[in-house]
Amino acid sequence: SMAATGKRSVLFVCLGNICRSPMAEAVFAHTVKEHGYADEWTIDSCGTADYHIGKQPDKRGIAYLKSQNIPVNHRCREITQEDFTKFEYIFGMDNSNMQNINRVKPKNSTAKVELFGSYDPKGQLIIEDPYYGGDEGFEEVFEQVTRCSEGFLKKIY
Ligand SMILES: N#Cc1ccccc1-c1cc(NCCCN2CCCCC2)c2ccccc2n1
Repeated sequence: SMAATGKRSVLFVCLGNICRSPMAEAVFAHTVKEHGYADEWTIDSCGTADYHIGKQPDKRGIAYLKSQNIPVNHRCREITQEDFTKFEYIFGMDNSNMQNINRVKPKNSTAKVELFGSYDPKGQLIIEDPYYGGDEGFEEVFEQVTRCSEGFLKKIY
């Protein structure tokens, strides 16, 4: 979770908030910094499940981000109904996340709730859960969230 300074805000969501969404948060934060937009953004991530509340991200994801010189600093948390009026964008990784997000979404939600993969210039819509796989799954998530971060910024700036 990043400093709450921004007039723009994005919340990345996956199942357990230890693999995909913390990687998306870290890569997006790095990307906005590279573009000089860092002070405009509030960036965070969460899960739809409560399996790992308070824990650090998966060590395979941390290791891959480190190899790419991308800082990551997050503790797992579960999505709340307040998130839907706090964040302008709420991005899920796969269709199961989207179903679970929409189950929690309150009537007064103002957030734009979308698949992050919809911003991938290569059209890879779904960012699969790497939990049961190997290191190559985390590299694939990294490549997808990097493309989606660039694609999203290109669309809104
Ligand atoms: N569920 C599923 C699933 C389905 C397909 C692919 C991956 C997963 C999968 C499974 C996980 N933990 C194992 C089951 C946890 N227990 C489930 C029953 C309640 C007590 C907890 C994950 C944990 C963290 C991040 C991603 C995870 N993803």
